[in-house]
Amino acid sequence: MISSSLPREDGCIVDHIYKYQGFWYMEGYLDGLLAFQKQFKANDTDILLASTPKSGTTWLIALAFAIINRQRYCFTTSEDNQKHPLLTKSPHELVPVLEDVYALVKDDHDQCQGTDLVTTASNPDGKDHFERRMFVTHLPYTALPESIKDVESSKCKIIYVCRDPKDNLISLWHFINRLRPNRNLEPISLEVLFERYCKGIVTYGPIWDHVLGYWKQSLERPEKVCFMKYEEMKREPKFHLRKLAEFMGHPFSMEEEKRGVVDDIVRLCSFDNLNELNKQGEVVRLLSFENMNKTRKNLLSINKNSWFRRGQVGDYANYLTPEMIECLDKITEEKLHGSGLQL
Ligand SMILES: Nc1ncnc2c1ncn2[C@@H]1O[C@H](COP(=O)(O)OS(=O)(=O)O)[C@@H](OP(=O)(O)O)[C@H]1O
Repeated sequence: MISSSLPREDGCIVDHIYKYQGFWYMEGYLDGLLAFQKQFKANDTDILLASTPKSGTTWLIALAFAIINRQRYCFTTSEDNQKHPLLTKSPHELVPVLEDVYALVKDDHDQCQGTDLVTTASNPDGKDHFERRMFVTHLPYTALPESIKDVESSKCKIIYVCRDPKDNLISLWHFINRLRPNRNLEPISLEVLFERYCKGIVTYGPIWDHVLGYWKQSLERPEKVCFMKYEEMKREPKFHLRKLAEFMGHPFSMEEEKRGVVDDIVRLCSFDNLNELNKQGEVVRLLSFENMNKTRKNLLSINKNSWFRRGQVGDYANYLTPEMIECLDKITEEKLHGSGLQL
């Protein structure tokens, strides 16, 4: 385990998080990260959906899944079409998180195991579920394997979504407090999380560095990295759906436009619809291992409805004091200064 030599802080929903190469990670994912960096072989057709937690990941997964699989599934339940997986499954059950997958690799030299796990994870029910391999990650750009980043060897595409840090913090705070009771922990106060967030000490933080990593790549290689903002997606969902489809190489045809496919996908993936569809059920996630040979897992059950709360822009105003708002805006301004990016 590499964690023993790294800076360590309280993890909010895990015992500890560790700072590695500038970012904070949950323990269970650290060894997985090394295996992932060494072993992952990207295919040219792969799509990687990237974000910091609580920035619109769930929405992005649903939209991207609906785009690439739209010939295969219809959007409403009808007898002559296969039922759309989003009508019965959480978006998080349809697209694997790469850190989750690689955390299960027992030995970071065991190439076969990593490859097998990725193949299984991208085809969950063994029925050739996906049109293309698609993965989710919260890893910062710098931590991605060369096989994904290298333009010469891989044409795989990355779609990144980010969000106003103020709403991101509030969303994170609610999410953490929904999960803490599952681990017999008291709720964490907004004041405490605010302090940590500003210092960058949250899982995958500092979020500004995370966002900037992908932003710079999207400027340098727009054909490889598509940079999206939650707020802009909320404002113009159809425009951004078309942009996504175009970027992924699956643009909507005139005929599809006429048939209202764009509207159908926006509706299927809307907050209200997914929120209604995901009222019940759980998804189990790995938190860490209890022993060195990774046979005893420390798991966390996440209610599917934990990924849906309000889905609005500006909800932070209901929670943050004017001083907190000013402080966060100042950090954001300083961090992003000169980058051309505004959040
Ligand atoms: N379909 C759709 N449309 C718009 N907004 C949505 C959607 N699905 C989830 N959400 C809102 O996104 C927030 C959760 O962020 P993530 O999906 O990134 O969470 S996670 O990282 O996957 O755990 C969380 O935001 P808040 O409501 O502000 O907490 C969710 O409500």
